[in-house]
Amino acid sequence: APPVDPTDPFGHDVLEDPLPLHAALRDAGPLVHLTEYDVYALARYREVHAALVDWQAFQSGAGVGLSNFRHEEPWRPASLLLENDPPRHDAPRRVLRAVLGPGALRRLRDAWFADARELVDRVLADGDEFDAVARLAEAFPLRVFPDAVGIPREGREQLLPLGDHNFNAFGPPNDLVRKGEPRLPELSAWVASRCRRDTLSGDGIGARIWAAADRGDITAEQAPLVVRSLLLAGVDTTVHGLSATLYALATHPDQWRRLREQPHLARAAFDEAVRWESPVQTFFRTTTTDVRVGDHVVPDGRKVLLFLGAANRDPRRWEDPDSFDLSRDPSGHVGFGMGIHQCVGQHIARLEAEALLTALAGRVRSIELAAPTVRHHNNTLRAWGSIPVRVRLG
Ligand code: HEM
Ligand SMILES: CC(C)Cc1ccc(C(=O)O)cc1
Repeated sequence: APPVDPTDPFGHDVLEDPLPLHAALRDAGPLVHLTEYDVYALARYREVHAALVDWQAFQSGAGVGLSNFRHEEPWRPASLLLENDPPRHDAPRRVLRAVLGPGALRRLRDAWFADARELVDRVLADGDEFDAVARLAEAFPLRVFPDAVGIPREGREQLLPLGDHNFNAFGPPNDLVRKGEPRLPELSAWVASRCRRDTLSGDGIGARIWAAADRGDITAEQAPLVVRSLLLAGVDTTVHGLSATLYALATHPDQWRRLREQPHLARAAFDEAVRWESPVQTFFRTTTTDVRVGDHVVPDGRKVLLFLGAANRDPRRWEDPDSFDLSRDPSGHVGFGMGIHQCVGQHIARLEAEALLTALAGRVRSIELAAPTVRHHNNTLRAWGSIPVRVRLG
């Protein structure tokens, strides 16, 4: 039998600092049995990558959380992309790839760069010390992304608690999930109302999803669920991806200087931060047959927890994995997943990061922590509560 580890990967001590568990799981072997939830764990880059690209043996259709849809009803209607396998996964994926593709990026680029400059100017006008999470990492995505999707301004801040609960719900029914339950009926009704055709502005990404339904690329019943995917997946992820990037740059002054000298490194800085911090830490797959991993076999129908964060710092794959280094080539990291479910919004996320970092690098000579940082615990996300920074202009 494979080595076992009794740690609760969703316990607060691990959510505060997952690195010791990641190292222990990588060192224990290619496959580990987590006895706390009777699931299997993959933590090395080779095995995580192999499972992500082998969608037939490691399916998403039974859910990507601890709950196994073969035995339990999903707590909300299953996602057509995230929680489906081919062939049902294919048409919704084709539609999202199209509406989030090069045309969208070209249409949004100038407006997002201008919005980022305007936001940075406003934040810097208020003083040289501020919380980079609230004022930049949260404020920027909440301003530009819902506009791009085409949802109304009022109430859009609900997207943060909605996403936070959705990401908690991939984990076990622990205190973090219970914390989000009181507001769930209200938030679920709210997000459903944002996905309706008559709520969405006529020129946004949401409207283009409905237009795809008019063409028969997806059905009219599927359209609101595809819009919901954007709203659930597209906010908290970028908030904490940007937070991770700002934290990395504020704690590595040499890397900040390098970015200032070479602003074209903004995208590389974001991808290196996504590798280094892995805002999306874990999610599950379900085996569809007996699957051999190393010297052991995972039986059919079992949940396998993929530790993206551990794989992204696996010394078997990365040189000096714990260092944040803009001269590294981070391509191949699994922070956006890999294979047929690889993040369909990653280019949108990169554009947000490029816009914000370019605006910041244009005005800020140095950035450093002004006070201790505060983490925000979530069952799936490596998330931030606050990152107090002090900047010097120039
Ligand atoms: C730093 C930001 C982001 C990170 C770290 C991230 C991470 C991921 C990961 C790891 C997956 C794979 C899930 C799996 O294999 O089961 C994924 C899928 C997905 N992401 Fe992202 N994401 C980010 C931003 C976005 C944005 C901005 C959008 C929308 C515009 C988005 C929409 C999606 C969707 C719809 C899927 C499901 C794709 C499928 O199953 O075919 N994500 N993301
Ligand atoms: C990292 C992923 C789990 C993010 C995510 C969340 C939700 C959806 C959806 O389609 O609802 C898709 C992707």
